[in-house]
Amino acid sequence: MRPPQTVAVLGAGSWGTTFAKIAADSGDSRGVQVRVWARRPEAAEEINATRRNSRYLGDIQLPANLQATDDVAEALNGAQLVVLAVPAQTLRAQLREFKSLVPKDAIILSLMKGLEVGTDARMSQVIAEELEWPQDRIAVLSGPNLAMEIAREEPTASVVACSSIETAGWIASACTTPYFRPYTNTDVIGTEIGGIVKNVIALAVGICEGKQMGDNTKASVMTRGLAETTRLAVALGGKSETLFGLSGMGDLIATCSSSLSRNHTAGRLLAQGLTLDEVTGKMQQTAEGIKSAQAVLDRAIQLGVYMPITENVVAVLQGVISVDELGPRLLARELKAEGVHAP
Ligand SMILES: NC(=O)C1=CN([C@@H]2O[C@H](COP(=O)(O)OP(=O)(O)OC[C@H]3O[C@@H](n4cnc5c(N)ncnc54)[C@H](OP(=O)(O)O)[C@@H]3O)[C@@H](O)[C@H]2O)C=CC1
Ligand SMILES: O=C(CO)COP(=O)(O)O
Repeated sequence: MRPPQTVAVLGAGSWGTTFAKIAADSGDSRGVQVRVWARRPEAAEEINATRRNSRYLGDIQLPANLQATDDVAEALNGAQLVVLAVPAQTLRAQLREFKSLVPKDAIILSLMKGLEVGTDARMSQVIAEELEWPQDRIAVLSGPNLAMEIAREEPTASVVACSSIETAGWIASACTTPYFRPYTNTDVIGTEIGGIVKNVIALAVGICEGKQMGDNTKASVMTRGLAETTRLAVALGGKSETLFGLSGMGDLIATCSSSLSRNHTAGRLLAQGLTLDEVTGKMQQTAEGIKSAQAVLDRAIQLGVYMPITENVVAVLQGVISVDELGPRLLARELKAEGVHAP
């Protein structure tokens, strides 16, 4: 199957715009056109007039075969690949609005790393439900993908997951550049869960950092965070090996180590004494872990999966415990064997 000639990206934030650049750079020699939908007309105008999206990507220059529009019908018209990059909690409402405009033969790619509050649904499930799309035409992309680093063309790998390996390969061929290398797999559940839960773990690591704790502490939280992420993914039907790859361990390392991460930043700010409202007000960008944490915990409780770090991050976010109580509560638990699946 020839790679797509027309790509629509819905969402002109940091990752949507950066992925649009990847697709445009990847397809430039094949005459590919990428259209990005921005909900604010001034954001679309700025991209078209200056080749920049300054609010999210500073001075990064966007390629000429990337155009922006505030008209979602124009963005979706004739698109063979439709990429979704809006905040997870807004996806369902937006799909309801745009459904009739999505070309019936399009392949859908989710870039989002959140779990829907209320339904605990993954983004690929929300897409399947709302668009009534077959699984083999819905894919997800996830990995250690801090948008700003990729926008600066710093080499990065990622994973495209789809039940159809052919679909995953088709998407990978549409987003391969000298600075971006997508791998493929068929474990959509494991790939999505890795991206969702690492945001919650990054909140915990950010809190440790904000409290001036050292690298041993952060490595301990990351490693045990990966263990609880893996337990949840496997209980949902994902594969543990996926969690030890780019979309699990890779993304966990990137997000928990980087000051570019919004989730990590949110944790640091909480540790510095800001309230949750102050943190979200200050950041003005999507930190999915803040809302997804409760949905992750709800899912874990339904499935009988033990997720102590997530449980305590939720308690901090809800104001049930203070940031200072997070560490002592985790350390005071009963001793146990180390394995990922140990009870
Ligand atoms: N940034 C990154 O490094 C990465 C992000 N992701 C994931 O990608 C997804 C999108 O994140 P990202 O691009 O970073 O987010 P940003 O916060 O950078 O941008 C969000 C985008 O969605 C728009 N938006 C915000 N609120 C709404 C709403 N209520 N309805 C419709 N559109 C809205 C914003 O428009 P406006 O500008 O008008 O507010 C903006 O275009 C998230 O799930 C995130 O976890 C995944 C990998 C890397
Ligand atoms: O998903 C990301 C990196 O892979 C981005 O993380 P943040 O949303 O925390 O910035």
